[in-house]
Amino acid sequence: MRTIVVGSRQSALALTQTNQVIDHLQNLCTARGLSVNFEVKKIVTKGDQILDVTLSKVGGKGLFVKEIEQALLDRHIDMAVHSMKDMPWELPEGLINGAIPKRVDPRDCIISKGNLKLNELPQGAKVGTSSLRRASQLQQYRPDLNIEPIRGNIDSRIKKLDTEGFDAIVLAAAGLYRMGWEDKISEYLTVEVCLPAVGQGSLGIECRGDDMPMLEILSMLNDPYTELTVKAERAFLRELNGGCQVPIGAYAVLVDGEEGHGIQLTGYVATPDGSEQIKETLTGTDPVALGKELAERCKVKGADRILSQVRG
Ligand SMILES: NCc1[nH]cc(CCC(=O)O)c1CC(=O)O
Repeated sequence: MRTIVVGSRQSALALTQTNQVIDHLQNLCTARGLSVNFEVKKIVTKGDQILDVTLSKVGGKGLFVKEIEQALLDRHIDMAVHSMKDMPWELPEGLINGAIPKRVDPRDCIISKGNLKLNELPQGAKVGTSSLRRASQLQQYRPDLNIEPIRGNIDSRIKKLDTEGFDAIVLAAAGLYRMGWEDKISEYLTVEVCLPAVGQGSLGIECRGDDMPMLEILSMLNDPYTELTVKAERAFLRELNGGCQVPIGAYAVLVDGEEGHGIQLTGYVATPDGSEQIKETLTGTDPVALGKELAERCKVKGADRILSQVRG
């Protein structure tokens, strides 16, 4: 019997989603008469060690994945579950994304004192988020809000709602769902109000590209719908080459139109202070071509200028 060693960050969310994927894989394997065993190995990443600094200031791609990827290459682990949001476009040579499981709710949500909705928050309410994407969109919707940075794992951010005097905090619904904390959510923000981050709500499962038995097992977990839509969103992000320093969002769905079915992709780019915002929607069939084309369209509308300003 093969023992599959699964690398995971130590945060409650990382361990929870890793264990959920393991349970799912274990069931799929059992159903097919495959006998495998899973073992979790905890790994500390750079991103975990700099919790108090605003991520957009630290920058750098793959802050939460590098050490895990090294462990894969060194054969200390066989697979790792990442939030798609944290996965860089390019994987190191020798590693591949073996599966993209079915996406859960991609929306952002707020947790507020008194369970108030965004519209019901008092004038000038203090709202916690360190995401430039969330901040610029919320500021657009409610210019009176006082948006303040907040960092940490989701559990510590929820604690800060009380200890640091926030009226509300903004989080991905997906993380709360995975933790079983949906009852804490005061309001789900529509994608029209707050376009989600690229890949939000979806996971990527990384493994070695030559580990055929692993790839075969992981393929059972792949969701083609999620793969297609997330691919389009990621192609958009890659074409804009934006890191955490620029507010960028994208969300794709499959649509059935008169001209047949296609992928409908919406992209968002803004200046860091939210003073200028670009949002475009495009439909296509090839996810990568669509993502690129939408990025081009946003560049023509001013995203180019925003990106070069931010890069100095
Ligand atoms: N930014 C960190 C992060 N990376 C993934 C999730 C959970 C949501 C997901 O899986 O997309 C979160 C927390 C959050 O944004 O609230």
